Amino acid sequence: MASAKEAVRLASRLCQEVQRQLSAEERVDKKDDSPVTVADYGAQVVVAWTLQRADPSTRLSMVAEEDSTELRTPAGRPMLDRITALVNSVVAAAAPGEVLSPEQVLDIIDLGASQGGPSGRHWVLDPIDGTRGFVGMRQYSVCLGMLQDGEVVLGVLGCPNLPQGPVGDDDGATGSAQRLSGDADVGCLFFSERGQGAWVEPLQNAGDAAPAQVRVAEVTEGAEARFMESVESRHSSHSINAALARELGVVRPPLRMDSQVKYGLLSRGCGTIFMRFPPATYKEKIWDHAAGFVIVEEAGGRVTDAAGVRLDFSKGRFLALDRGIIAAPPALHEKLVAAAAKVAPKA
Ligand SMILES: Nc1ncnc2c1ncn2[C@@H]1O[C@H](COP(=O)(O)O)[C@@H](OP(=O)(O)O)[C@H]1O
Ligand SMILES: [Mg+2]
Ligand SMILES: [Mg+2]
Ligand SMILES: [Mg+2]
Repeated sequence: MASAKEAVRLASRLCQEVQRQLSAEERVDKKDDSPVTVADYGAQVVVAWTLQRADPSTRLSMVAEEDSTELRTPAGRPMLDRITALVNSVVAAAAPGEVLSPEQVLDIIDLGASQGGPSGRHWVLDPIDGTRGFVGMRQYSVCLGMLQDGEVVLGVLGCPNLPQGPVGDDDGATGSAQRLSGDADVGCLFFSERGQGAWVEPLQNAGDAAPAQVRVAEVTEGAEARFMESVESRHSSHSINAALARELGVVRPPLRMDSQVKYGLLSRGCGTIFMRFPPATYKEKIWDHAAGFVIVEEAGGRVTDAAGVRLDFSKGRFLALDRGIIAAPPALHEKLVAAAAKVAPKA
């Protein structure tokens, strides 16, 4: 756990540095039309490097989002050089004297090409979840999980722009990053090991405050619930979520946040429901959910597909899901699954 937390802390620091000085050249659009920045690659390298260094005798098996294909082309070279410089600024602080070459950076990125599966130990990494939020100066998170024989047994979520205290309806909006980042009470690190509960501490300056155990809210009625969803409606249908919320009698407006910060907020009772209904053709990836999944379960919540079946991370890089994802405290979760059967039935 110590090296996983250290890895996420270091990667989060790199991301914060980049978000502060983000420029258009540092972003490319991938084949699926989603953006990727120097910070996505850089954070992936920093996490893999930190974990491999903590356990040099075993070759790391990691299921991670990014790969080096674009960076190995001539057009990708300037971006590779920028990533290498960024990574070395973090590496120099953690291991004085050590310097990575661009070729080493490429090879470390490709440590993330594991297929995962039902046996053995595999790290699961989303170096920046919510890249659209990251470039839009909103919320994002660095998400690291670990699979042991197909079960998520550890999760760490670094949330650099998330307030440690109450979260307002506009804390996920465009520009929230400028407003929030740098404040001493902003930046959260959620972590959990299976069977050990879920915890949160400040992302930076750990040691200033002891970790606090978190629990999902004890809410049983929709009227008291606050539901969370993606900012991007192309990632998750706002209208299905609104219909389900109506069915449950939810009155508060949705809290829109990018990334797995939504799982973190659910685990600490700041939001009560998280729903995600992607387009029917979209296949969810395990790195978008692994860390948040174990944190919410260990905080007493349930995370399932729309039919109420617990998420299964043992099937490789993707999740096989019925319609979407519903996460909530048990009593509300049961009501939401019933509402989904009515409002968003299986096609
Ligand atoms: N068309 C789509 N439908 C559903 N999810 C999508 C999508 N395109 C991208 N995503 C995923 O949605 C994630 C962000 O979720 P959220 O909306 O909760 O912030 C992205 O993670 P990355 O930002 O790591 O690529 C990406 O994996
Ligand atoms: Mg992405
Ligand atoms: Mg993601
Ligand atoms: Mg990502």
